[in-house]
Amino acid sequence: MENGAAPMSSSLPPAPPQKPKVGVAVFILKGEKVLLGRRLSSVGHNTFALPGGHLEFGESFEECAAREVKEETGLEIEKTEYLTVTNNVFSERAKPLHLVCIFIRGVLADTNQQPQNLEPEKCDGWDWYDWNDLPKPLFHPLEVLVQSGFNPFAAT
Ligand SMILES: Nc1nc2c([nH]c(=O)n2[C@H]2C[C@H](O)[C@@H](COP(=O)(O)OP(=O)(O)OP(=O)(O)O)O2)c(=O)[nH]1
Ligand SMILES: [Mg+2]
Repeated sequence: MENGAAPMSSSLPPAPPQKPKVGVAVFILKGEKVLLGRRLSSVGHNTFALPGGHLEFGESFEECAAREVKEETGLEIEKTEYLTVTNNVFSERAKPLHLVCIFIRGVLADTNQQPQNLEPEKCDGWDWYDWNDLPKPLFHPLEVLVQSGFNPFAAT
């Protein structure tokens, strides 16, 4: 062949190379509790995770955190702060996935607000869980972070 490339076995165009995705996950701190919901999405199905989603073009981490929390739970948060970042490669999946997750914390703008399940196709429902008694199983990236001893209440 002219360019030395192996002949294609089908006439389909080659799949574009996969790229890492940037996620933002939010610890909403209320007393000694955090808000978690059981995921219904294919990634981490049935595991407990923080509210969050993917960073949109041009957005700050804090803006993304407030937007995703509002879209998924209806809650207004404030005092959003960057906490840490994790790098997660899910190589076992049929379609491998690489997620960079930015963890943010925030508090309720009005402590009387109650979470609503505004994306029921993605989450089974939201509830507050004591930091010392988290539900199982946690979403893998969150589990790894918790197992490392990370504490969103103590982080400075
Ligand atoms: N929501 C959430 N996402 C997390 C956590 N840990 C973690 O690595 N992520 C990653 C996985 C995803 O790549 C990304 C956002 O996750 P998501 O699956 O909730 O995304 P989404 O459908 O709500 O968002 P979008 O695509 O509509 O923007 O962040 C977590 O505890 N909660
Ligand atoms: Mg989400």
